[in-house]
Amino acid sequence: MSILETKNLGYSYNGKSKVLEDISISFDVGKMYAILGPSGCGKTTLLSLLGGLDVPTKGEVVCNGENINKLGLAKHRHENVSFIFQAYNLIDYMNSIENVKLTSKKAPLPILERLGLTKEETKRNVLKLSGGQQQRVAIARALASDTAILLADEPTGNLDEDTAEEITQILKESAHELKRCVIIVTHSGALAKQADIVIKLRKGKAQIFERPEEINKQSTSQPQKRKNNVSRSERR
Ligand SMILES: Nc1ncnc2c1ncn2[C@@H]1O[C@H](COP(=O)(O)OP(=O)(O)OP(=O)(O)O)[C@@H](O)[C@H]1O
Repeated sequence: MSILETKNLGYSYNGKSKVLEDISISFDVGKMYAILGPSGCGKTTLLSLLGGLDVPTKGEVVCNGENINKLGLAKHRHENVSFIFQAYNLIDYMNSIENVKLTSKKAPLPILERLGLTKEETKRNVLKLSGGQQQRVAIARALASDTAILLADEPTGNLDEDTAEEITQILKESAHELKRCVIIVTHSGALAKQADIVIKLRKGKAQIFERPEEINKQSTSQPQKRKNNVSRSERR
């Protein structure tokens, strides 16, 4: 069973023109998804609906077989989902270690150091870190949490090429080795190339591109039959 699904999902802000129309996608654990599309096409909107930050105007979001509205959006956010926001959303009177401790009982220092922060930087108030360093703290906070779903909005947007590549590999590991469902909104072609599944949004619709060669390497089980109502399996 997919951990997360959208069923005929639609959304419009203030009842005006539709941002999303009839989107049905299944998301599995153990896979990294990249959501691509032109600016303003609804990528962040889709991520917000998946994370229970907003309610669809049509259709539903289902997590572990249950409509997240019925489950309770706050419960869904608390139990199932970690976010890496575009604006980081760090607690600005705390240092990095304290920010990571908010979501996890795991020791924060190894995770922060793995993401390239020095011991001294982890003790500094987050507002005294550079934009890229703050972004890495936000990523560490999400990685340290135990939720099965990780939603990330442009997680490599503020990083140099090498750091972006490193973060991409850490997110991929989180999907493949820790068996999380990692869903990333990105404009980065390099990140998208590393994803197992690419979802392209355009004019409110989604197109799915699978990478069967990557998926087969990770799993010896039979490939799952997709239930999406969108065009499928186009090797890039
Ligand atoms: N609160 C809001 N009220 C009204 N319209 C909104 C609101 N938030 C977003 N929109 C509009 O909805 C559309 C989709 O926005 P969204 O942020 O989901 O796009 P996006 O694909 O993530 O864009 P980008 O790549 O530029 O970040 C845009 O046209 C945007 O202007």
